Amino acid sequence: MLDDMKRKAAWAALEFIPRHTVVGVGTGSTVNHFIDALATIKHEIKGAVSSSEQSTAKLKDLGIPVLDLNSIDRFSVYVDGADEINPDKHMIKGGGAALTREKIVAAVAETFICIVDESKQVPVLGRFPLPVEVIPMASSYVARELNKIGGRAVLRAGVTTDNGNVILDVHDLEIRHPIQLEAQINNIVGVVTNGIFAIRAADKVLVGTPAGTTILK
Ligand SMILES: O=C[C@H](O)[C@H](O)[C@H](O)COP(=O)(O)O
Repeated sequence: MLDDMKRKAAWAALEFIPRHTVVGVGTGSTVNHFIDALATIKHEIKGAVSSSEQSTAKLKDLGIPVLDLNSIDRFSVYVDGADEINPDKHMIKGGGAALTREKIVAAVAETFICIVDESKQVPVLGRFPLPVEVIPMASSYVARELNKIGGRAVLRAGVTTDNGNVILDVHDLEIRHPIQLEAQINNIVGVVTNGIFAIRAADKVLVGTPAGTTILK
């Protein structure tokens, strides 16, 4: 059921992909459906910029050229999932440990289209533990600093990011001021980035439901 809602949201995104341009591609199970959809118009796009090794592998398997982000000044649309999204289109991301590259690729896009199933919609962010990517030698220090701001940081066992770093998942946060908290956590020395996407929120949200897809602009 959830997977069906993810698929609906992902395929609905095709309508918003301008032809003959580069497409930004996120990471995760919802995005995997989007990549399947994108493959059906692969001859009508210039290629993709990818936010993870996982998405890169799937894009290439389906014959979609993957371009180096450094070779592109700007592109129009980035499509990605989320672990949680609030009514202001602020998100928590990074459940799949891809948050840093996702934030980088999103920064270069003109428009961020978020594709989610309806279970991801929340009034206040924080029920999903907040992922924070950290330089390995700083993980204990950063965990202590995160605990000071009211969270409970837990090292994600056995996970190394595509950038060679570790993930701390911060439990028990009630994120009432996402923009401020995103900046505050990014200021802790040793943090590469955190999974709050609020300074740069989504522009459009496609929500898969049992009845179809709802568009939030
Ligand atoms: O690191 C992973 C990404 O932020 C994903 O976009 C997020 O975890 C949502 O993934 P899924 O579509 O599998 O629920």
